[in-house]
Amino acid sequence: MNLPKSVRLVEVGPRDGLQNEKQPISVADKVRLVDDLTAAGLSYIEVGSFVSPKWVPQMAGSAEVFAGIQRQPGVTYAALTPNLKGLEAALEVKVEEVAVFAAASEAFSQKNINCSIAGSLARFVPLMEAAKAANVRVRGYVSCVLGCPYDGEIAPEQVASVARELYAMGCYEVSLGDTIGTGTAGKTRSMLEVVARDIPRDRLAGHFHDTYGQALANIYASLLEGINVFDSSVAGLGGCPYAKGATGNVATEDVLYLLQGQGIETGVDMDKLIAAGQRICEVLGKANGSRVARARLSR
Ligand SMILES: CC(C)(COP(=O)([O-])OP(=O)([O-])OC[C@H]1O[C@@H](n2cnc3c(N)ncnc32)[C@H](O)[C@@H]1OP(=O)([O-])[O-])[C@@H](O)C(=O)NCCC(=O)NCCSC(=O)C[C@@](C)(O)CC(=O)[O-]
Repeated sequence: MNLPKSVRLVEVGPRDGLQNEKQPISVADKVRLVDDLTAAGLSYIEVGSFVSPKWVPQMAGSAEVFAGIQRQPGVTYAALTPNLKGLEAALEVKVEEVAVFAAASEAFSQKNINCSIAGSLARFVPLMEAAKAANVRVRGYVSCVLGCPYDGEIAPEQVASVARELYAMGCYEVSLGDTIGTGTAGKTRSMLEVVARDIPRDRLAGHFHDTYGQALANIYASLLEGINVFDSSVAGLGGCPYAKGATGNVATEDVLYLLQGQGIETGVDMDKLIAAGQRICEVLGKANGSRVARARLSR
């Protein structure tokens, strides 16, 4: 399989990256992060989520963040919505695209959204209808595609079954999440081969956490499988509140370095991206989780 000429990066730092932070982060700092990412050339930014503030308190101000950002033409500003209530809140602030999230593991589904896999899919049906009526595209996530913190190994067929349901109900793209970062390149390829029996490869995306240091290898393996959309988080921010010990998503800067090394276009400016990541790390008082950013900043 030839490598693609271009890749779309889905920047999830403002949502997946910040959702787990315990310290308060001001709306102004979140807005600045999104605007910095826009200026760096990201064409898709997940800005926040409309979920229960009791479950994920850090995302409670997402409406204010949407109201504060400078939206630029050609950039999609998206939000996570677990149910109709979330979608309605997202529509109020004119979110252009939303994402629903299911899991390939029953235990993770219960911990994350308090219902079974089947229950979550049923909950998405009215959301999908309302989103269609509002002309809002819906992306789908499947968590725990290469392992679950509670159920352990996950069969690729189980991932395929949930992904197929999301695609069939109208998700234009399904992002496959290695939530706890235990996947390896071989397992990634095997899982993708099974999922791609039902869903065209150009409708699949990879969402890798770097907990075991395998994310870039898994992305390269996915490129070889014909995947050309990847989720990543600036400065490697993040972790999932319902996956203990999970570190951040793979850092956008590191993915960009990998892609640039293969001559693959993304439209993203490395220097501006590094500046955006370093700025939010300083706000958070955290070390930068991108190896590329650390190397460049120490020169
Ligand atoms: C799904 C629920 C709401 C079910 O939670 P529940 O408690 O079963 O829901 P409920 O319908 O019984 O409602 C309980 C309360 O939440 C409120 N509520 C209900 N819905 C909403 C909403 N949309 N927005 C705001 N409030 C809401 C509702 O109004 C009520 O308020 P109360 O009467 O108690 O005051 C809850 O479990 C939840 O919000 N979970 C979110 C979990 C989450 O955000 N996890 C992180 C994102 S997923 C992820 O990170 C993985 C991913 C995508 O990155 C990929 C990967 O790496 O694997």
